[in-house]
Amino acid sequence: MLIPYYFPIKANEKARIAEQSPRPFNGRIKQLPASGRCRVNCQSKLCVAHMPPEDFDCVVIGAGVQGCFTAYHLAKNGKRTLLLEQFVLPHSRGSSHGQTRIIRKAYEHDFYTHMMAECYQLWAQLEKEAGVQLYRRTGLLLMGPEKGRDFQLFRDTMERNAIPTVTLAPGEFGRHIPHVNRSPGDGAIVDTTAGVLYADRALRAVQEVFRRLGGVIKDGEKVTDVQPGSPVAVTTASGTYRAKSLVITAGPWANTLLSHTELQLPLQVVKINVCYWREKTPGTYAVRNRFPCFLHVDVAEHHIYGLPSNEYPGLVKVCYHMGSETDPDERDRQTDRGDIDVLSRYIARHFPGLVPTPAVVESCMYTLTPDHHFVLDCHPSHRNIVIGAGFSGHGFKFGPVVGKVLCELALGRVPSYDLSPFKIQRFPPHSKSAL
Ligand SMILES: Cc1cc2nc3c(=O)[nH]c(=O)nc-3n(C[C@H](O)[C@H](O)[C@H](O)COP(=O)(O)OP(=O)(O)OC[C@H]3O[C@@H](n4cnc5c(N)ncnc54)[C@H](O)[C@@H]3O)c2cc1C
Ligand SMILES: O=C(O)[C@@H]1CCCC=N1
Repeated sequence: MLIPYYFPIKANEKARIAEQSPRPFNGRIKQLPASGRCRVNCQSKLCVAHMPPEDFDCVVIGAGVQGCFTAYHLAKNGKRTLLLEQFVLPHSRGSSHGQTRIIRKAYEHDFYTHMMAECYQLWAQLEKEAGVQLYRRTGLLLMGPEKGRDFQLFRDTMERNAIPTVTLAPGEFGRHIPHVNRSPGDGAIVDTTAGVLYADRALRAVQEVFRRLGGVIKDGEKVTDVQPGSPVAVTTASGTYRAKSLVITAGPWANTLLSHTELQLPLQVVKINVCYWREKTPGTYAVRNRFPCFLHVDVAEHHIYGLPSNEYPGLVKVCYHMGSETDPDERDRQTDRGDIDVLSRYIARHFPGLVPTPAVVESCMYTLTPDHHFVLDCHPSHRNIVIGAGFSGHGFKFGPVVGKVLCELALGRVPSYDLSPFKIQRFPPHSKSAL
């Protein structure tokens, strides 16, 4: 159910959460003498169970794309940074896994398009630092009713920001984009800067560079408690870590973590069926044949988008930009396939070169805010806790800049971008009747 407000947690709820959260080192830490030697049962300096807490400038919770880039920027700023991840890396249980994502400047709002200029630079920088290709230019074909609101918003943003585009008139569409049936009345514009990001490879790259910069990644360590304060303390089954600041980039688990800080955001987690469709003739929609990524707006209740066949030879990824609500820990129990039915009908109508039954279905999750804009802000009550959440199914491409601004917030610096669209205060304040 969508929570329409952010609100402090009631006292009894807090007590319940506290009960569920093991705090293995609380109390014991205080018994440590200045020498750091353990007095509980042994005198060893290496006693792991009773080790003193480690101190960091910043702890980042969650090694998805946003947490990894935040940690990377903190390390670049010379900060002692710990990145904690609940699963053993790499994993496929959150939102950042998979082979590919779309990168584009085409957006409905200027503030996203503005951020993209630096994103492209920072992606290129990471490619150099890690010595791997992360971006492949393909262009993005935007399609949708020419007179429709969404199509016009995209078109106008691209025009205002002088994004390099090619407009395809109905008469020339088929010559440039063969094997796609255009709907009558649809406009078609190509954002020629757009392309594919190699997502899993990008996560590996940013983690590797972070480590090279002296950053510490502890995976397989789930944070079970956060104690706000200065320093802020976070607890996992292996210990308690203290830091000057904390960044929470926990994707679909954002509210679970925030419950330790008396804050809940209006986030809805949905499971996405990531569908791949077989080409009847291999290569028809291939990246090597210059088939672009595409985004079709106002063609169904939610957008439909796709990427050329590339990562799985002969298979084209086409997805519905919405899914069914899920608990992130129970993702595989969500078996709704209504989105796949929408996609099958869409494929049959618009992509005659694809078999309209998915050949591969993988799983991923979106964490949606009510307006589908991100949350990039400090915690309203604890300013040294920074939150990056609600990336609403379009956050990957922004990873390098999101990481930069979350790092700036964590260091108490003025952020490089106007973050007003991303503030927590934009959500209606809590009302008693909603609790
Ligand atoms: C199918 C699909 C297609 C998409 N396509 C695009 C696209 O084309 N272009 C684009 O720009 N974006 C796209 N996105 C969106 C993008 O992938 C997400 O916005 C982005 O990955 C979100 O990253 P994140 O770091 O916030 O979350 P996540 O990747 O989920 O990372 C959060 C991490 O926190 C960890 N964590 C949670 N709780 C704890 C805890 N208690 N202790 C320790 N660790 C914890 C989780 O295990 C996880 O690894 C797509 C998303 C999906 C699902
Ligand atoms: O962010 C993206 O580009 C993709 C495609 C459009 C919908 C969401 N994700």
